[in-house]
Amino acid sequence: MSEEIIEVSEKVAMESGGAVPIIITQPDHKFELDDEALERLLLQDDIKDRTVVVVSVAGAFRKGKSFILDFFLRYMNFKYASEDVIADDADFDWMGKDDQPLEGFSWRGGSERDTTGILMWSKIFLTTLKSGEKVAIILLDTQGTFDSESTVRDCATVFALSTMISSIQIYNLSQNIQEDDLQHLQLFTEYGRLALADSGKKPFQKLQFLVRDWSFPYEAEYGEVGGQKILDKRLQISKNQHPELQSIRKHIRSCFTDINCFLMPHPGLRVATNPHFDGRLTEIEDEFKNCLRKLVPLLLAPENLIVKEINGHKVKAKELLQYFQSYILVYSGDELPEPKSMLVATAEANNLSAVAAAKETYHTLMENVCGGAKPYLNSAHLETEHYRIKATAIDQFSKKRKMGGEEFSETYKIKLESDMDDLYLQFKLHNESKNIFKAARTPAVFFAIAVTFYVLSGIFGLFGLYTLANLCNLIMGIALITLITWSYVRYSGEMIEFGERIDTLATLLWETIMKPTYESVLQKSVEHAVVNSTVPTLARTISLNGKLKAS
Ligand SMILES: Nc1nc2c(ncn2[C@@H]2O[C@H](COP(=O)(O)OP(=O)(O)OP(=O)(O)O)[C@@H](O)[C@H]2O)c(=O)[nH]1
Ligand SMILES: [Mg+2]
Repeated sequence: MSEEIIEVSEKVAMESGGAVPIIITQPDHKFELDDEALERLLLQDDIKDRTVVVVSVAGAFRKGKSFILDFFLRYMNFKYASEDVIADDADFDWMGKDDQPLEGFSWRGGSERDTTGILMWSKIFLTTLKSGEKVAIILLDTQGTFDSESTVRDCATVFALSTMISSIQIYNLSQNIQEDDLQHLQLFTEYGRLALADSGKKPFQKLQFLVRDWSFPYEAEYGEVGGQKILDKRLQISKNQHPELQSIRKHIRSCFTDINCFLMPHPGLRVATNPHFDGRLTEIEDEFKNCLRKLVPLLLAPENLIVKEINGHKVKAKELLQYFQSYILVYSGDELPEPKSMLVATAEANNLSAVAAAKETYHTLMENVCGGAKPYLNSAHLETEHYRIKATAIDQFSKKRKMGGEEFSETYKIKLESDMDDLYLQFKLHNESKNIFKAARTPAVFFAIAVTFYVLSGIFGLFGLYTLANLCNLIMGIALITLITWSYVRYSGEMIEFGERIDTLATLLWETIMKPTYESVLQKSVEHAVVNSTVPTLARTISLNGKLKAS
């Protein structure tokens, strides 16, 4: 399609309304923001300077999110057709004609996911609140969580983004509020909170639990009051509760300024199971429609609208664009930790704790062999001990029960081995430092230089070569000053870098000049001694042989 055609069709969609993908899921599980589409929507002249009310619906896939949003749209089109607010008594008509198919955000029956990414309704509704504040109302539909094509990270990103952007987040659930629903909410909101700068305030505004197909009206009646009853029970924190359960509830309460719940009845079997159902009101149970008439104004009537605030600052449409851009940047970078499935996260924790325990064993056993108070150990002996103790630690790691299986723990085993090798290097260095001969190398080198050049200066002086004698004296002086400086650094603990340089220089002098000289002198004297001791013996052997032959 040419760009011109796209623009014309988008213009038409903007007037009558259409779903515009603003966050798009890529096949490689990355999310892309459609800046241009978002700019076209949010930077319209009569919208960009208005504060925004953002309503989003999120939750598991295939649970009627888009379907209910389309009823929200009917209400919006009716109530906010013009800026003048319609009187409340006329509200009863907003649901439309009985045989009118339900249109708007794409919805359908079946078991496969429908909505992907995040969609914004192109028609942004305008109204003026009682306070005189001019607002723009935005509706968002989101990709359902836990479909078989999305990773935990994908689900968390969509949920977190929609929670961060919206002022009213509707958490759409099926049948009940279960503990795993709360756990997922905790995970996703934490993922959202991580991406925000900590302001010390509650980061998000209204959370509306929406329980679909509630089947126990005899326990808690449909609607807001029953919802509140169930919500109070589910989010109750009591003294005897397990700390884990308490922490989930505290977390959720700490994230939202306002939390409500609404119980919806089942819409009838035709809605749930008929593949040809097109959303017409005649096929929906009356109970469901009655509840819809209560739910929708509860969220979207002018007096119930909540203006989006971030850090206590009311957000304008043009600013919302910037927030989208900066949030998507955070989620597409690698700053944030990766949310994992429960099994992977537990397996990781198991393996990490097994690595830590094995490392601790290695450390303790090595300390017993060559720790601080132990004397210097021969390098070869230390290495043997390292291999023995390393094998013990790896054996301990392998025997520990861990979730995730052999293959999963292999990477942790490799990490453990490399960590132990690093620790060994430290133990080795520490052991070396206990070798008093190596520790005394620097003073010995400079002392030897000073003595040698002292003797040389005496000899040159004896032969009247005063220039050379003075040069030798100078070198002796420098060696002595270096020796004194080194002693000062070692004693005072100051100028450590300078001390290290002197050590390096001493090692260099020892390795390149003194050691080779010493070794060659040693070799020559040994050769000399061998020759001296073998020549008389050889002569004696030859003469003895001669005598034997003669006889
Ligand atoms: N049982 C039941 N089914 C519903 C309800 N509301 C809508 N449905 C049906 O659920 C099916 C899915 O509706 P959608 O609105 O497409 O669901 P969704 O949550 O948007 O699904 P995804 O976009 O795939 O995440 C449709 O066949 C609807 O007729 C409800 O309250 N209860
Ligand atoms: Mg949908």
